[in-house]
Amino acid sequence: MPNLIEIKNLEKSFGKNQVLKNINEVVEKGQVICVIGPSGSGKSTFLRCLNVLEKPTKGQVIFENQDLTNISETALNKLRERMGMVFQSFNLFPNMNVLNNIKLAPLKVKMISEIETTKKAHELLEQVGLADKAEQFPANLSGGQQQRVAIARALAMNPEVMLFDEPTSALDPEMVGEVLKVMKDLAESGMTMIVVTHEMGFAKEVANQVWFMDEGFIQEKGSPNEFFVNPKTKRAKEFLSKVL
Ligand SMILES: Nc1ncnc2c1ncn2[C@@H]1O[C@H](COP(=O)(O)OP(=O)(O)OP(=O)(O)O)[C@@H](O)[C@H]1O
Repeated sequence: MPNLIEIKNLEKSFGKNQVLKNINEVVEKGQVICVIGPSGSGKSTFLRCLNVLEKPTKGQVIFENQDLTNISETALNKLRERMGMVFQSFNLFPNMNVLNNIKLAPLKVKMISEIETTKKAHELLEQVGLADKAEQFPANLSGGQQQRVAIARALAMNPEVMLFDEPTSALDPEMVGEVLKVMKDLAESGMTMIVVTHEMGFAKEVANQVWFMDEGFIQEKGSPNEFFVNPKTKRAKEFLSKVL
């Protein structure tokens, strides 16, 4: 499979706190990568460096043959449209109904006509199981439903890759499953996904690679079978003994 993202010598510091330390990795098209690891190990910072929401202190992120750390703001924004992102908090616009939340970004960049945008938004709502909620406002939806709208909104830009930053961490337990189901379906449809998660069940079942991050490095990576059944490093073993 072709490389979609190349991460070269990536480092990130906040003041004296070096959070990411010389990360070199490749994301191939169609991969579903779950990034797991202890709290504070740098997982979210790593994900945010991939679309340069956090500017790396050093190194390169190559996406579509361009180094995102070294291009104009306009070029970066254009490429960011190709990287959908879903956060822990859903960040929907409260004063817009669900349909308009989904249509907003594609209409802004004039990607396709209003009619086509509306059609696509309805299709996406169908895909995330919310076909009947188009006219609702976010406040009338549950957290799980809002997060599914946020996923549909990210998909509306036809991204090449989807980045998920702990998408179920802010949800009540009974709503986690419905969001993970939508993500699983998306993975099965062939979408390239990088998912920072504490949901080990999801990582086991859906990921084709698990990246174990600890102290700012990807310390270990492998298929879920390799990693969960036979972790190699002491730190991974310790981590798994606490979370499984
Ligand atoms: N904007 C920031 N300014 C300063 N320090 C930050 C900032 N963002 C993250 N950090 C620090 O970077 C380190 C890694 O944080 P990060 O959120 O990436 O970890 P994480 O592995 O995602 O943790 P968790 O699983 O708890 O979400 C922490 O020490 C955190 O305090």
